Amino acid sequence: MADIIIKNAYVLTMDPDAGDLKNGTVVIEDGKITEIGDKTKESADTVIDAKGSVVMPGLVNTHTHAAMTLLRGYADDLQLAEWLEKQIWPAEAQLKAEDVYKGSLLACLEMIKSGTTSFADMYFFMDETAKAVEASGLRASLSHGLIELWNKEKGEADLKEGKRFVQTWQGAAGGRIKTMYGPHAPNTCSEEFLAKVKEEARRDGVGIHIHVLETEAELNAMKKRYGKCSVHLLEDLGFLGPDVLAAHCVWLSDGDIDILRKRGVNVSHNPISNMKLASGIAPVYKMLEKGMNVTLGTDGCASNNNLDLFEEMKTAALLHKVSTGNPTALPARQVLEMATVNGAKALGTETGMLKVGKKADIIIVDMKKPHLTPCFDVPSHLVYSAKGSDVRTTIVDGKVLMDNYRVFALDEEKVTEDARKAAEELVARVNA
Ligand SMILES: C[C@H]1O[C@@H](n2cnc3c(N)ncnc32)[C@H](O)[C@@H]1O
Ligand SMILES: [Zn+2]
Repeated sequence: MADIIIKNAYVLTMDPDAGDLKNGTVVIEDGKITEIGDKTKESADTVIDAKGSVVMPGLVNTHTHAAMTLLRGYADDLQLAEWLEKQIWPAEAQLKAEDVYKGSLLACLEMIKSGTTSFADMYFFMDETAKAVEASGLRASLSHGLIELWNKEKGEADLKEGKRFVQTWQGAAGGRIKTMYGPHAPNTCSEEFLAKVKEEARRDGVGIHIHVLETEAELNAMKKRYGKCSVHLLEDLGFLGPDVLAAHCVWLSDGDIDILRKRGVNVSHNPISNMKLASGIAPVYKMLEKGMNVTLGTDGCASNNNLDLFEEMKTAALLHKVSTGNPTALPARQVLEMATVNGAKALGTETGMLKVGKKADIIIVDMKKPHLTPCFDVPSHLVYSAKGSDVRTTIVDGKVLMDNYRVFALDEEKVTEDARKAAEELVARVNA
């Protein structure tokens, strides 16, 4: 007997070889998809009737700082350097481990409720984020943020903690947790330090998550310091490869794009954060044209200010149409690919597609809503009309974390209340 059968659904497989099923069934057993078809003879412990809904792969958020839910709306309308140095870093200096646990749990709750099934994170007190991921049932690739700032001792201590984190958590929670190294950015870490991080990541066989050319200020600082931009510095260090997840990549030249493509680097595009901090517009249309693996991320809640990937998909689609003057740029299906297949590829999870043998990270989107009526084209609705709050069911690793808008994995009221209190106390400490 199967574990879960989802029936009567529009099945958006995101599998280029299979296409969609207008009225299909998805069967899940032992955390994996075992059958997709028009009908099934199987019976299951849990049968979900998804009439009037779309079944699709869970969304993948490839760049966030989960615990920053605590700083949601804390410092708006600033540019990156001032925002980080004058507001965010002083606030983070007051963070305690338990704050990160509560903020991360709130993030997990928000993600479950808006259809995100896995995410990549870079922050501090990462044991706490890992515990929150473990408790929530989500899948994640986690890294301890390494911000050397040309302080050798701090760099060494950070790297040691990053390594301890990798060795403690790699493969935990039944394989739902993976780890990465998280050097913050080429303009906050020295080239010697970046080279060391690469060596450690290679030795441990894990990936690297890094911010790259987010702002024009970074580009100028790099040119002044090294006489070359971040991408060329990383290339000359032998740092770049398919194990690298590069967030933002806003200020790329055509030459930089060619280097990133040649090295198979995964890019996390964060349009809302880039727009809010006025960082600029990443050349996503060009990168996709060249066949690069471009994925989507929200960034943290202090620069977004939520974790809704449906909003991110719509924003990405619209931003690159208006910035290229080309309404055919980033059509709905391609944007869905960025948020599912491409994200899964970047994190190296066997997810992102509904296909027999893939891990069962699946969401069900309720289409019986005024703002989703009528429906001529499902991908169009998912990108241009739907919201995260239209997700009614979230399944990760074959476990139902939410069904019919009810979250089983977490106590919603307690998680929300605990985070609200922790955030208020944190800000009180900052202002004391
Ligand atoms: C891991 C570190 O990254 C910081 N952080 C959060 N958002 C951004 C961003 N858009 N760019 C650079 N750093 C950021 C966090 O505030 C933390 O200090
Ligand atoms: Zn970031």
